[in-house]
Amino acid sequence: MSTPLQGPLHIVLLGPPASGKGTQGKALAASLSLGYLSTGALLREHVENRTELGQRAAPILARGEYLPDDLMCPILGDWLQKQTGGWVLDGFPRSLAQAEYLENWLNDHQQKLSAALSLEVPYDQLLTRIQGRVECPECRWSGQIAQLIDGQKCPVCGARASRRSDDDLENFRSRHREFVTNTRPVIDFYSKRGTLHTCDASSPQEVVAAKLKALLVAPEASA
Ligand SMILES: Nc1ncnc2c1ncn2[C@@H]1O[C@H](COP(=O)(O)OP(=O)(O)O)[C@@H](O)[C@H]1O
Repeated sequence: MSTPLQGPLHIVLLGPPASGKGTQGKALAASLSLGYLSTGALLREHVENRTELGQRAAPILARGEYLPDDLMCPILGDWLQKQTGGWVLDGFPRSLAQAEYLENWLNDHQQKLSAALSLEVPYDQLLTRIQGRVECPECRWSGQIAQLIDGQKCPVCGARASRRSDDDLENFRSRHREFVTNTRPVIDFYSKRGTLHTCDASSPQEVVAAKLKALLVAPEASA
């Protein structure tokens, strides 16, 4: 018999660039009424609005590198502090130091991580996805060019969507290297704690969404 996870759900999504963290994270959060944070989308908004954080982040994002942990952790802490229910994090933690920060934050607030979901997609498919990926500057919807209305409008809010400036191939390769070096160890970190669930995320997005939901509702089915 399956045992549903108890209490407010606290979920982190892990995976290389273009593995579908944004798409799946938003869908999961909407279907389970959870808060949702994409650290990447948040940073891009800061860059576009030229805030102090945005000005620091811009050259780092342009090089396809990760921001320093001491910059990211307080941003996350501030966001978590404002949440009143469960949440889905897309893009945090990306390093062991960030995973430890989150673990300590949860302990300090008598909370627990429900699940770390790792999305796995073959490298060649990531490359194809990156080349067709577009993002809406208004509502931050992200998807493939083929999904745009009239070839240019966001299917959610109708604003003009475009490719992300960091989605060129060189930048993607750099982000992928960052993932291998810094985020793969985070996957092992959650594996050791028994909270990791891996998911083949190469199928169509509705199929992946159903798989992820099933993992959360019947966690032992993923073992
Ligand atoms: N937790 C984080 N730590 C460090 N840098 C981050 C973090 N989250 C986002 N970023 C920065 O934002 C960029 C874009 O993130 P994201 O939108 O999730 O894209 P993707 O997963 O497709 O690379 C990352 O490459 C990195 O530079």
